[in-house]
Amino acid sequence: MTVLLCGNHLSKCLNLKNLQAKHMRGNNYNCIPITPRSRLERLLRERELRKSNKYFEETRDGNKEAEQVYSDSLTESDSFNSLNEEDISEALAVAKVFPDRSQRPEERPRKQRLLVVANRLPVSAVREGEDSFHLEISVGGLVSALLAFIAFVDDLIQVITMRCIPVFLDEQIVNQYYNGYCNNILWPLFHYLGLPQEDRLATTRSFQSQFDAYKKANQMFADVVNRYYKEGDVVWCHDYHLMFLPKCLKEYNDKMKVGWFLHTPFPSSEIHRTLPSRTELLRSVLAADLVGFHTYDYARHFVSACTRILGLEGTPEGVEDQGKLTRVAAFPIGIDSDRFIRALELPEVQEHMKELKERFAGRKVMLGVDRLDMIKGIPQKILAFEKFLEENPRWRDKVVLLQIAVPTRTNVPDYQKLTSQVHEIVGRINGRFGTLTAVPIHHLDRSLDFYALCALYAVTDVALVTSLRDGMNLVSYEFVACQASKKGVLILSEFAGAAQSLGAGAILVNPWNVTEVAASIGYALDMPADEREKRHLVNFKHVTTHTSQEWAATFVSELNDTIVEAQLRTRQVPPLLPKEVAVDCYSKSNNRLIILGFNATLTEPVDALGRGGQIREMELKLHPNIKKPLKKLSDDPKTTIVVLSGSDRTVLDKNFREYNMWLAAENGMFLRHTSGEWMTTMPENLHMDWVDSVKHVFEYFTERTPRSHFELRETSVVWNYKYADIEFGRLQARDLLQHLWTGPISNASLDVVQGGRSVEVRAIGVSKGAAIDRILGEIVHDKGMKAPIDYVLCIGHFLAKDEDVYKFFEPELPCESSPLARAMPSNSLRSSPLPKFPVSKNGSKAARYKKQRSMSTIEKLEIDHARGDPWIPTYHDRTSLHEGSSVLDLQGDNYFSCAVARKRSSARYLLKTSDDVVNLLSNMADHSSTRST
Ligand SMILES: O=P(O)(O)OC[C@H]1O[C@H](O[C@H]2O[C@H](CO)[C@@H](O)[C@H](O)[C@H]2O)[C@H](O)[C@@H](O)[C@@H]1O
Ligand SMILES: O=c1ccn([C@@H]2O[C@H](COP(=O)(O)OP(=O)(O)O)[C@@H](O)[C@H]2O)c(=O)[nH]1
Repeated sequence: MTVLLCGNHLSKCLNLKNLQAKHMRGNNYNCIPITPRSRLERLLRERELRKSNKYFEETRDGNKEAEQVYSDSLTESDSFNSLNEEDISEALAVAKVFPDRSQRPEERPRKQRLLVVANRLPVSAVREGEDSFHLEISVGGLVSALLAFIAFVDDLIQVITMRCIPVFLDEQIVNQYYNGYCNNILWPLFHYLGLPQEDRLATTRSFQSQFDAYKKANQMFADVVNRYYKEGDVVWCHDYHLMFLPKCLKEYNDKMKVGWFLHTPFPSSEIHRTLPSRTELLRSVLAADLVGFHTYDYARHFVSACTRILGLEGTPEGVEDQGKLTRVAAFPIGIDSDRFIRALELPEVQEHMKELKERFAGRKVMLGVDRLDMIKGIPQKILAFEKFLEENPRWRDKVVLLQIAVPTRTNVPDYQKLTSQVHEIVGRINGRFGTLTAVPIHHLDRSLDFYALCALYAVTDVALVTSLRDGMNLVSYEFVACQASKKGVLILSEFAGAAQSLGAGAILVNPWNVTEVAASIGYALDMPADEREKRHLVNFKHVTTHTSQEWAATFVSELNDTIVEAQLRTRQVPPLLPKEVAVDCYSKSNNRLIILGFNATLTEPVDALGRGGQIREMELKLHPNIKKPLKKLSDDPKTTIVVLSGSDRTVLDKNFREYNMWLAAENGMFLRHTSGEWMTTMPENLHMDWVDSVKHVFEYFTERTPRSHFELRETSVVWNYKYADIEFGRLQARDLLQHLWTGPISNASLDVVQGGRSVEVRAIGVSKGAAIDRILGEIVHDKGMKAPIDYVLCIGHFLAKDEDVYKFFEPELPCESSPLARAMPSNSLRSSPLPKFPVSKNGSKAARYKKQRSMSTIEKLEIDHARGDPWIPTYHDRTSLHEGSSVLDLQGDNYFSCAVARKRSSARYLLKTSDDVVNLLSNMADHSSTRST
């Protein structure tokens, strides 16, 4: 493998930005013999396979069998035939993660490589002289996690180096991207410290240039990944530094498997929404296939930000945008616990431990290990210790606090201020409680090497983690791993992600409550041995089972599965409308029927969150570009257009009066040709006696749900909460539905229809599909049609209930009785009982047109409806052109049903937006001739 670490170009270790690439092989989920049915089944099986073998231990013990299995697999691939020693180590590292020894070599899947992309390389180049560097392992939680992949290899630095590809950023970009946007904007914001206050316009400008640098740096990372990427690779992006990366990668190749993991907290959407670039960042992350967080809380906040800020749909699986699901889940990180446990046996560590024990003999040791960062709550910790000493004089010469404060982000002014602040507090407390020979606080502004750190963890009595916010906090895990013999106490901030996993054994504290922390110190120091043991054991078990290897394996396995799941989902999603075919068929046909919805089909596009203004948007307006094509199409004598909408008559009158077309209002319950009068297609006994009670309920919910509204139509009542707070709206809708289904009006003859952000109550049997047969009957009759309809295009953004209109024309569907006929007794129609048509072989309602009575024998029944509107009989009453010939002759393919802006639909095809509808109709209009007068 090529080594691309170009040390000569690095000025200091912090400027070294990275991309770590590793080969990962043997992902065996592809070859599971039994095909699991669901995502969970697949993941459980994958986990079982991982757990059922003892690969981790075997590899570590140098078990030759493990090596043999892997060397078998190495010979399988030509691309790895000439592996050198490093490649084999690498292969073993991968075998640790995805072994499946039950598979024969020929069954094993193609090897999969994992490209890990992170801001910081696990090694830093430290300048020694003008032209010389030496390499050191970097410090930080992310580095610790990545090290676990290859921790069993002897020469860590060498192996890491062989797998590292640096990304070179110039100093100015680093300053703007890393010190500026990452550490001055995103880091404090994600840790609830807010955005920097702007006092000059220059700050705003620098914010913009930092954001630009951030995007540029992310693109530079993407360019390097793209250079190394091979088909089938998995790319795992890490942390807030690289939120733009998933988008850049997918733009380059949308087949790339991309995961993104955040190591920090993701704050409440209320915090995230203050960020000027909030939308762009969320959208870029959503380009990934899988998005992971340490805790369920962070994942929940992220989904909530996507629903509230982007207006997307949050589901238990993740975030959906136009049918594309980005899976969002929690993957709590762990540590390579064995590495720590084994280290304690090493002579170097034993030596350190001996020294420490001697040095602090007779005193209890308390320990803090943190980067010197605002989020770690170091001043709060020291102040709590001061309070403890103040209140407990007997402990003053019996306890010592060792605080390791690793310098970090030293170029950022706030970090420089923090350093001085901490020094000042430590100095004051040591001055106050110190003696000539001893001080209560030993504060170190530097990092320790691994052995020294392990020794410190092992001799500690009480570890004190007081983070104000912390993604996870690996120090707490490491402390537990090293305490097998001492069984010390962990005091842990409830604001660290680790509180969720180690909360059972730790003493949880609110670091802002100095009194509580001081009291907890006292409790921990005096804790009886049996309680210490119990607490320790439960945490030790967690730390040794939830390792970083498990974390990485689970993430990669879920990422692979997300792709499988997406492919399965895609199969269920109708394809996009083949516009050219639809237009071509249109141009070749002679008697066309076009059925169009109104809302979100022919209207101008609106912001999903209603930011265009509720008042403006609530009044539906035709898409400005639809008018011309609509006019031309509706004037074509070979084309009949029906606008089939839930809106009431006045809305349709207002928008379509100038066209030569049919208008079907209130889901087809009213019908008119624009040149004629409204008539009703309503069944005679449509019960509307429930309206007052429902109106009463809707008023109640409208009053209690700000920015919701309801609309009273003649055959339905609609409560809409599109503009309300999304989560509150959903809760209210749930309550409302509950009431409608089970409350006093549950026995009324009504249908409750749930929309995306609406609840609609209709008289039973009202649906677009139920109305279409009457509408069709009327049109055929009115036009005196002689030739069959040979082309049907039906486009709408319909509720699931109204999608029955798509099915109406579908020749493949099994025989169904008319929904209308199902919904009401047939003798309620004012016409004669439904005639019994012979059902064709494929049996759909439309197919039943094939043998029907002569229309000429049917009189147009204009019976006064209760409301005074003329009433139209169903197509059953007027269904064929003349004896033996059918009204519809679609020849299978001349039918195009199409749902707009829906991800799931019973339509044959999808269109993304009303802009696409405009585009389609414009193309059709180009093939239309104008009515000769
Ligand atoms: O590289 P730096 O900018 O100096 O920062 C060091 C690391 O800080 C953050 O660590 C987080 O990741 C840990 C592991 O998941 C987690 O335990 C901890 O709570 C987080 O703060 C940062 O996110 C990393 O990228 C940096 O390497
Ligand atoms: O002198 C030190 C102090 C800390 N660490 C490591 O730094 C990491 C800190 O990770 P944590 O998740 O606690 O916080 P972060 O610094 O990533 O925010 C841990 O793995 C420590 O072992 C280290 O290597 N040397």
